[in-house]
Amino acid sequence: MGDIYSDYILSTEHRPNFSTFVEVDEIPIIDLSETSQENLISKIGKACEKWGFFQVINHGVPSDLIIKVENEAKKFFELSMEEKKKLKRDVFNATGYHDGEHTKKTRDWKEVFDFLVKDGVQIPSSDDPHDSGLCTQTNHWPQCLPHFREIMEEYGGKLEKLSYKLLELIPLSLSLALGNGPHKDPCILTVVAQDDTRGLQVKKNSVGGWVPVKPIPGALVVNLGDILEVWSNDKYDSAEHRVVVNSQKERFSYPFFLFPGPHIMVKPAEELVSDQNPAKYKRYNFGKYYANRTHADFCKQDAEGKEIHHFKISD
Ligand SMILES: O=C(O)CCC(=O)C(=O)O
Ligand SMILES: [Fe+2]
Repeated sequence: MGDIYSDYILSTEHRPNFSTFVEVDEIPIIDLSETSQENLISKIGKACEKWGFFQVINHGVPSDLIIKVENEAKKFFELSMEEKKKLKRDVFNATGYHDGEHTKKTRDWKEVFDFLVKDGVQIPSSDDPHDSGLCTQTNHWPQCLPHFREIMEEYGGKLEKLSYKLLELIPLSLSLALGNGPHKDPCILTVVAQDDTRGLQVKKNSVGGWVPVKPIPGALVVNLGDILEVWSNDKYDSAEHRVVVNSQKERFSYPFFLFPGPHIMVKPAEELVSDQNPAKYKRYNFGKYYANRTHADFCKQDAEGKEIHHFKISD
């Protein structure tokens, strides 16, 4: 391997320290085919409270579909840079190909292809509250891979269905009726299919460091995002996680992010707020927040995007 470009180099505080990896095998595995709804909800509630991360098995996403996704993804990332750059994301359209993503102002060592399950979503063009401009997010598909779009759309549809199922179960666990660098996800929840290359880790201070989320054949990884942290009024945590680069082997993963619509105001669920347990976050508009994050993510270097702790109400 040649020299590493300087923008990939993490500050010392964010560099993986291999002596702090914790080999505990505790990240819960939840069987979604469990017949007792009560047991299932209780297991999900415990996993959310303790970890903000769990893996699901018997989740209903066909394994042959995941294999097809892997094959198409490999073909896509092996395309020439010229071909991939035809689908390059820009500052107004966050879908498509990207190889310069930054987390915490440092360039991630990864290539990304993003698409939206609902094509053509309009989001605010900036985070300025007086700017009512909208920009439309349109998917771009590689023309030279004839099955890519169909397979990715099928995968997105299945993951959307699964994430809605999880979104029924997680609020029930809160007793609510349904009413790459270290980071937290800004969405509601994330569901990830990962290959067998280790690298994904979740931060767990109580056990002293970063815990590997070990690949389990057929399982999908679920992690709570910032919005569930706010909705649950801090009962659940949007767990910090990262992906460590493997020096021997490239790693593929297929995350699905469940986002609310851009008009949604995010705030703690009223049923969880009382005089004894006041709201821990101010309400924020998701579209404006997302516009700020996308801009910061794209332009980066100096700008640090908004994070939910900026909406925290101090005790
Ligand atoms: O690659 C993974 O397993 C997770 C990636 C991730 O954390 C993200 O894209 O937000
Ligand atoms: Fe993430």
